[in-house]
Amino acid sequence: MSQEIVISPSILSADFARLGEDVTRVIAAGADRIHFDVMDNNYVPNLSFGAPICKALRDYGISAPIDVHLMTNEVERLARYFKEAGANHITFSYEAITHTDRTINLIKELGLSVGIAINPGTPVELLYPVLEQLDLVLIMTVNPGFGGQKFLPYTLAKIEALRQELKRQNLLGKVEIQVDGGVNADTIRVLAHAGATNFVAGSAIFDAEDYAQVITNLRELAIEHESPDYVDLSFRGE
Ligand SMILES: O=C(CO)[C@@H](O)[C@H](O)COP(=O)(O)O
Ligand SMILES: [Fe+2]
Repeated sequence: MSQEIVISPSILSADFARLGEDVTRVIAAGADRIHFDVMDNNYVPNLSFGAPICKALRDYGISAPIDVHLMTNEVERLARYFKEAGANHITFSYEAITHTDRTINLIKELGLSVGIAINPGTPVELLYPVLEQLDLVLIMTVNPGFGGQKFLPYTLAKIEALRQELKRQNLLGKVEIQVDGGVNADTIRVLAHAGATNFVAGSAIFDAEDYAQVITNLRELAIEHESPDYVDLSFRGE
């Protein structure tokens, strides 16, 4: 295994009444990053939480990286709020914005790492011109808006295609492939094999009694089924 496997619990499925405690628990259980799902009841038909909750987690003492997944319009304004609230990373939804290049640059200028998410029905090829500018691509494996949905198998072909394109552009291992939606012990094998290395899981982790057991199991399965393309990235000469 040469590519880092990242497990990012989606706190959309956490206990909102005890958010600080629940996030502390999931970090102690081995989570790498916190996945922070922002929904505006406009771009997606659901409303979640915003930058003040991110700041509250920082004030509570959560120091783990916070990966903000914006399922919203008004990306540029929200990116500034999340920077001030202590976030580390912003992924915005490709379908929600018009000026892809400008939005990427604005987020980078804020000093945050940047990703683009695409919906299940959106072709991944649309992102090829900007891959070099990105830290992460999020292939949505469900339609965004809700936790607890079923993984859509047809998204696997896009993960495969993206892995091959990253290899072609000499970006494999530099741009993370994240997947989000219906990730669990049954689906993670094929997702890892296709090329994902960053796994968001909400209900699979927070609905379980033992967070550590689920996170360890997911990580081991991802490592075991990792795409052979990651096994030796030394071809980049780095
Ligand atoms: O972005 C989203 C949903 O739109 C996700 O991050 C979900 O919160 C994942 O939940 P599970 O499918 O893992 O329960
Ligand atoms: Fe998400």
